[in-house]
Amino acid sequence: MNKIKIDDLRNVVKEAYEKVKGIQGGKNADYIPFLAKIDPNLFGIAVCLPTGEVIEAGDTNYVFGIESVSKVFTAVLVLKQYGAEEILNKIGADATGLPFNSIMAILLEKDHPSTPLVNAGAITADSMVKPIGDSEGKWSAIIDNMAALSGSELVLLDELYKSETATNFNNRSIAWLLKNYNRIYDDPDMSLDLYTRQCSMGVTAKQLAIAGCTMANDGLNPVTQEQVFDPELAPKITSLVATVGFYEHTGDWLYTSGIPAKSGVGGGVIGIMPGAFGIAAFAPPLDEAGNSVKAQAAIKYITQKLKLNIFRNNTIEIEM
Ligand SMILES: NC(=O)CC[C@H](N)C(=O)O
Repeated sequence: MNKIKIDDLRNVVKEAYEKVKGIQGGKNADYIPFLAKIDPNLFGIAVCLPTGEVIEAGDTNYVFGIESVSKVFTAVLVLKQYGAEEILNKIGADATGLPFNSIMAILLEKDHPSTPLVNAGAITADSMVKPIGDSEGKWSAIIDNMAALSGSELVLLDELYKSETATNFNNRSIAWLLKNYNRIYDDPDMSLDLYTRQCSMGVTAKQLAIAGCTMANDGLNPVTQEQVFDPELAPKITSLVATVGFYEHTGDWLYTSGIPAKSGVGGGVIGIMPGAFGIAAFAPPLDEAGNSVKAQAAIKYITQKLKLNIFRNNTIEIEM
């Protein structure tokens, strides 16, 4: 068993921040014009424990675009609304091994959209959100679920929403290709708009760490004490994240970091260490697969230094 002292964890978070903050490399996403303008030097790390304590370093209260990290949130929502089996049948739980916005992946797997954590599966997930046919009702369900997981409301970044809506031509093709394969369960344009809007929500690293901890903590939000989802769903969520969280780099990521995590092109990453903690890091410059360079380095530093690895221990105790 790998027992970790809380003080060691606090120190390693500080250390990770100091070591990683000077790392150069990567580039802000620019296919969404709004994201290209964000200060590339912003950087924060937050770790939330099942006790509700949040360990923070750097810009953990800066509000940035959640982007693809939102896919994990909506996956939780549809898992709650439909159950694990129906999500497997209607969307799937497979890695694509291809970029997040791949059209090829849809052509190759036309029997289902692979996973709710790539663009295609996320648009399908939004099409499934109940109440069907009611855009505003669906939107309320999506943002209420985000708030429940993170313990506080997220805000829509209107400029990001407009910027993404004006440039999301690839995603428009995905929505209609899914329709062609009968893999969209509501109006395609409405589903795409909900997807674009959820990606444009503003979130802080602190909120993401709390949401990660809710997922690591069998659905019990450590801050609000709300049971957000059935504990039976927790391993389903973590397995989806482990399988495809870093797209075509997911295997390398899991092999080197030992923690299931999901990235977004806004620069955020959420990590789930079941039973132990939720972690988030944020820094805008991305590698070529769209994953934050510094967020990856920071999370890896912490897991490697503390020898935390989902595949090594079945029990991780945090000593207080
Ligand atoms: N990987 C991401 O964060 C991509 C999200 C972005 N909204 C897109 O659809 O392209």
